[in-house]
Amino acid sequence: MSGMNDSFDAARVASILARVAKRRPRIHCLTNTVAQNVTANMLLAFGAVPSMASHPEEVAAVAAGAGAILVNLGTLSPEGERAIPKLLAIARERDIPLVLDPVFVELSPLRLRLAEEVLKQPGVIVRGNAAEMAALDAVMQSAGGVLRVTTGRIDRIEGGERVLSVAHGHEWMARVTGLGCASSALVAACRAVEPDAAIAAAAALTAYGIAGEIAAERAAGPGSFAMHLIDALAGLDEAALRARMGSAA
Ligand SMILES: Nc1ncnc2c1ncn2[C@@H]1O[C@H](COP(=O)(O)OP(=O)(O)OP(=O)(O)O)[C@@H](O)[C@H]1O
Ligand SMILES: Cc1ncsc1CCO
Ligand SMILES: [Mg+2]
Repeated sequence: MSGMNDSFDAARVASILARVAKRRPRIHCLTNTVAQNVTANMLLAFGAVPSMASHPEEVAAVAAGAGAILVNLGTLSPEGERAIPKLLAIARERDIPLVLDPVFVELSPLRLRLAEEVLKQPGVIVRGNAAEMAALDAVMQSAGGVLRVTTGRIDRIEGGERVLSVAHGHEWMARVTGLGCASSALVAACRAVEPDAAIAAAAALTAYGIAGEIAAERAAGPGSFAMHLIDALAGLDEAALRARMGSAA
């Protein structure tokens, strides 16, 4: 982590993880069919509770008590499209934090239109890869107040004047499908217990990245890496965070 002017260290990450473990926030995920399973498992390993309803007639009721809502635009069905405004309405009504994952928004005018719709809400966190974030750049600029979380070898978290970076993880994280989508859900889980959105995102990606480093040491390739990533995330403690973040953080 660099570029921080307030303290962001292993103790801070551990305190956010402890809040997730204690409060077990439910994270409502409208997400793609490819990533549903790994997203739900990663949330459980993290100590959060996934709910995945997508039917437009029930999605608001299910999401109403959630600690955060994730809207992921991958493999969207017409039903999923109809669920989005219901989720935005309940998020507004109940003041539930919103995270947008603009999967492949650069390929689809429909996804761009839906991303614009989501970005009309105040205080949205957007988590995407570099291509997705570049495609949404103008929309995010004009929306204002957006926290941008761009993942890759080094994750970049930008909100207002503040820029944070997280240099943890392993290249196998980009070799298993859905691990980016799952990272968005972990950002949502941390945001559910931490009002500072930038710190929440940095904590989630630091924990995930360090779990990735630990998993890579145990795995033989991308397949077993995915399994070890769930185990490493579930077993992450402050000592492991401290050992890998260093004291300067
Ligand atoms: N080369 C890398 N080295 C370290 N960590 C990486 C690397 N590439 C990706 N990651 C990590 O993997 C996670 C997923 O990020 P990525 O940018 O690959 O998402 P994505 O492209 O949206 O993935 P997907 O759409 O397949 O779910 C992030 O936590 C990121 O830090
Ligand atoms: C591969 C793929 N296609 C649509 S969603 C998804 C999962 C990773 O984003
Ligand atoms: Mg993605």
